[in-house]
Amino acid sequence: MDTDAYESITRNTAEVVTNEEIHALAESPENRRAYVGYEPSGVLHVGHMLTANKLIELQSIGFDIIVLLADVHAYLNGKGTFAEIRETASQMREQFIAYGLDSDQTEFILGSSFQFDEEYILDLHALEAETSLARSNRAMAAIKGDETATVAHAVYPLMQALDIVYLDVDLAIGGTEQRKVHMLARDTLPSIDADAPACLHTPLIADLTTGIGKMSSSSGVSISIEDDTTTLTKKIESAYCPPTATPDPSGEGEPRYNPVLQLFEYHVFPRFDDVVIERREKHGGDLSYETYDSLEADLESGDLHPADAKEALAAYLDTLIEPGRAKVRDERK
Ligand SMILES: N[C@@H](Cc1ccc(O)cc1)C(=O)O
Repeated sequence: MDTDAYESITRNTAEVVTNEEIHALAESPENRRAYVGYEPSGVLHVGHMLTANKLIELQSIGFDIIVLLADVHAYLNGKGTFAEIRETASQMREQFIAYGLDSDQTEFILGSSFQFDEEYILDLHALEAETSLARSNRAMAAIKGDETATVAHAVYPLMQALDIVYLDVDLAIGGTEQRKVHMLARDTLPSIDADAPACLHTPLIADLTTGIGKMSSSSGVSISIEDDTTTLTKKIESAYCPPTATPDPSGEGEPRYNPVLQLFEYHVFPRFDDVVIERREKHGGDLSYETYDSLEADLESGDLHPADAKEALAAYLDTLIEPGRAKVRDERK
């Protein structure tokens, strides 16, 4: 077995389904197809970047990568008029490439380019007939936000399941909030004689200022590819960063995580071999880390001060988003 490939696939994941299926993919990763679907939102934010890091990693071990720009899904989820969404979708391709996806090895597909085909619609109706509203609603709960569930929300996860078949995907990737849709896909696709995909879920990053709940552009401070250096630095400076990675029970049942450490673990270390924290000589001079664990250990022991960690984090994130930021700037000219 190729343990390196298995390591690459599973690193920084919250969950894989199933482990046996991932082992099988790791045996021969060449030309396997992995995908993530995104509701186009105009500019990439930290949530897009987290799954994109995984796509970049899988690309480097031979996977074919498909990025679905899910315009119809965004429409069903109330994100604007269809015309607006489609316009936004086309801007995101350039940002993903600037972020690090290989333009020759990534297929960008607009959902509407195949989701109106007769065959797709008929399969969709077959899935609708197989699925209870309750199950569909449960699958959507973590995706749709607080809105009242509509019929469109009930159709959404079934289309997401069907995309996996029509894009001929071996591995479906998404944040943890996608897991119930993927489980629905695994249970329901056999009813139309389609194979269920293996799944991989990336962890959620905690809210930047409180460490509670998830970082989200709609309900708190998020990091986006548009942030200029000053904005980004200010956001990171005001982040919650206790000297520990261990979740602290907040008292209301929701644990508090350290989002600064999470950003190092899931965004910085996967993209840089060495992470250097610059410090003045009188503060002990530069620190250099090859692994996330060693950085975490230094923060916990007090050898690394949260303020120094934050300053370095802001600089690394700035480097990661700069190429995409330049694209956004060009588009607006
Ligand atoms: N559900 C995804 C978007 C998506 C849509 C269709 C898919 O096939 C895959 C993913 C999100 O929450 O953003």
